[in-house]
Amino acid sequence: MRLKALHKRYGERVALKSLDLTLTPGSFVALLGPNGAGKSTLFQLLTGLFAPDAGEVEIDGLAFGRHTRQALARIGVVFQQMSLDLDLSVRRNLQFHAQLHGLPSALARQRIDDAAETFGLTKDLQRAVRELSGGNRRKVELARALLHRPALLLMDEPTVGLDPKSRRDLLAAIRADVAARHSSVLWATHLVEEAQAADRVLVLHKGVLLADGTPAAVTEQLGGGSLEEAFVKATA
Ligand SMILES: Nc1ncnc2c1ncn2[C@@H]1O[C@H](COP(=O)(O)OP(=O)(O)OP(=O)(O)O)[C@@H](O)[C@H]1O
Repeated sequence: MRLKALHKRYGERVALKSLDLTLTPGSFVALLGPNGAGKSTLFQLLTGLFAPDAGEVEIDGLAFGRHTRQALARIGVVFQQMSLDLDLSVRRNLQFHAQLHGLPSALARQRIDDAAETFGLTKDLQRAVRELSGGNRRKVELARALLHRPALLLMDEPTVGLDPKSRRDLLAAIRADVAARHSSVLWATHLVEEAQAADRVLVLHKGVLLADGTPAAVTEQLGGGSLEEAFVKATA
């Protein structure tokens, strides 16, 4: 993913200030920012929900504008709010997504079965999503986001409301995907502990990148101590 001078404002308020950013394949990147930093705005621009005021977005070498549809097809998203159909079974939810992405039905079936096994959801495939726990619903959302094998996975605070074990499982599943497919992941969070586990941390504050590097490097860039202390001080 490559962003060039990406700029977005709402009226007078600048939400993203001419942001330049490149994510290399095979990296798990945490986007750390306090409330109002511009994380959701960035995701809305990356998913084509809003248009930027200026700047360029390129996903897997495909530029928005010239190749928007193909670029969007290479993104997988887990939104902050649960976005599954509660009344449909897990399998139907996943099939629906596979159809949207034009996967042939035999391939879709194979990938759904594989994903269910990976995420420990095989016995839940026929159950309505409504009957699943919050942690398992999240796993279904992640399985769905990966079904079309995206080059870039966007996750907007995906662990909100999950217990520590479910959070750890989710993180491990993402790591496995990054290692196996060399995908890149942009994980928005305001939990410093989660950012600590990433290969690279981006600190966004008031639409500007304050720091960028490994968790240790970012801690240094922000004034040292622990990442949490440095982050809180820098974004106070
Ligand atoms: N639709 C909108 N209209 C006007 N201002 C907005 C709109 N959406 C966001 N903003 C403003 O833009 C800035 C960035 O907001 P954004 O929601 O992108 O931050 P965030 O990092 O996602 O915050 P949070 O962690 O609270 O979700 C904030 O100042 C916010 O008030």
